[in-house]
Amino acid sequence: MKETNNLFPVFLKLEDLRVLLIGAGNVGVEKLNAIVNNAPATQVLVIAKEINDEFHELAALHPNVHIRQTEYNAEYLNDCDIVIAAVNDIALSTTIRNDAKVRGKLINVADKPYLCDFYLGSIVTKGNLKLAISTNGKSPTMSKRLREVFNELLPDELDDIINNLQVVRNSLQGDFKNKVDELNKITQKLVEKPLSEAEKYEQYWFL
Ligand SMILES: C[C@@]1(CC(=O)O)c2cc3[nH]c(cc4nc(cc5[nH]c(cc(n2)[C@H]1CCC(=O)O)[C@@](C)(CC(=O)O)[C@@H]5CCC(=O)O)C(CC(=O)O)=C4CCC(=O)O)c(CCC(=O)O)c3CC(=O)O
Ligand SMILES: NC(=O)C1=CN([C@@H]2O[C@H](COP(=O)(O)OP(=O)(O)OC[C@H]3O[C@@H](n4cnc5c(N)ncnc54)[C@H](O)[C@@H]3O)[C@@H](O)[C@H]2O)C=CC1
Repeated sequence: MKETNNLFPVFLKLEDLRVLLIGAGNVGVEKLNAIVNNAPATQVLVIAKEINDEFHELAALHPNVHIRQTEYNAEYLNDCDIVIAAVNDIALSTTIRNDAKVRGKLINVADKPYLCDFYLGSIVTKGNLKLAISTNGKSPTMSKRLREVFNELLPDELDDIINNLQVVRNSLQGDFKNKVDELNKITQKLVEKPLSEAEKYEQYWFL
């Protein structure tokens, strides 16, 4: 039987939450990059015994990222909403996971899917548009490749279309059903065949 992906996708307002990142090595850099590329104003507290140079450089660009060079202690979990562990010690990762669960915090543990409450995805961004890709943990490399494919495929102008559609959306009168009908009508071309991709988007450049 075909497997299904039962992960539930959400888009978090991370900038309104507090993240605790434990570990500031290579994987720590990747996780911090994922945070600041998507939600640069997020409050991040970093706990690590050692901080690598790349991590220092990235953190220095983001005043909301605070580093404490110290040993992990469960107390740090009390003042955060979400936890990301990126330490090079499986026993410590398991301890952090358990400490987080006792406190009701959601946690991602780098390299240990079975200790994670959530996974990070590969992200395609075109202004307001954001696609998140998951392979159910099967192949992060495939996620990365698909990100590259969609990044090429989707035109940058999509953001202009979305902004124009918002103007139309805000100007529409009538009840909910009329609005939905009208918005469906003016976006119909996007799903019509056999228009080429270019033709589909062309319809919306100047909406
Ligand atoms: C389950 C998950 C949990 C999580 O980390 O959140 C997870 C787990 C693991 N990753 C591993 C390895 C690699 N991870 C990457 C890259 C990314 N990994 C990301 C997410 C996820 N990785 C979650 C599932 C996502 C999904 O469902 O697809 C991305 C999408 C997002 C991000 O991390 O920000 C980011 C791409 C960002 C981008 O470029 O778009 C590469 C490729 C590279 O770096 O080039 C490699 C090496 C090649 C390979 O193994 O494929 C290993 C084995 C470690 C080992 O072998 O020692 C494990 C552990 C395991 O599988 O057991
Ligand atoms: N480097 C990579 O690209 C990959 C790494 N991994 C795995 O991911 C994990 C992390 O890897 P890296 O980031 O490369 O390791 P790293 O050695 O570069 O960084 C580990 C970080 O954890 C911190 N740390 C360890 N014990 C601590 C403690 N008690 N209190 C506070 N901080 C503590 C260290 O100070 C350091 O900042 C490892 O398990 C590794 O095997 C998996 C795939 C790829």
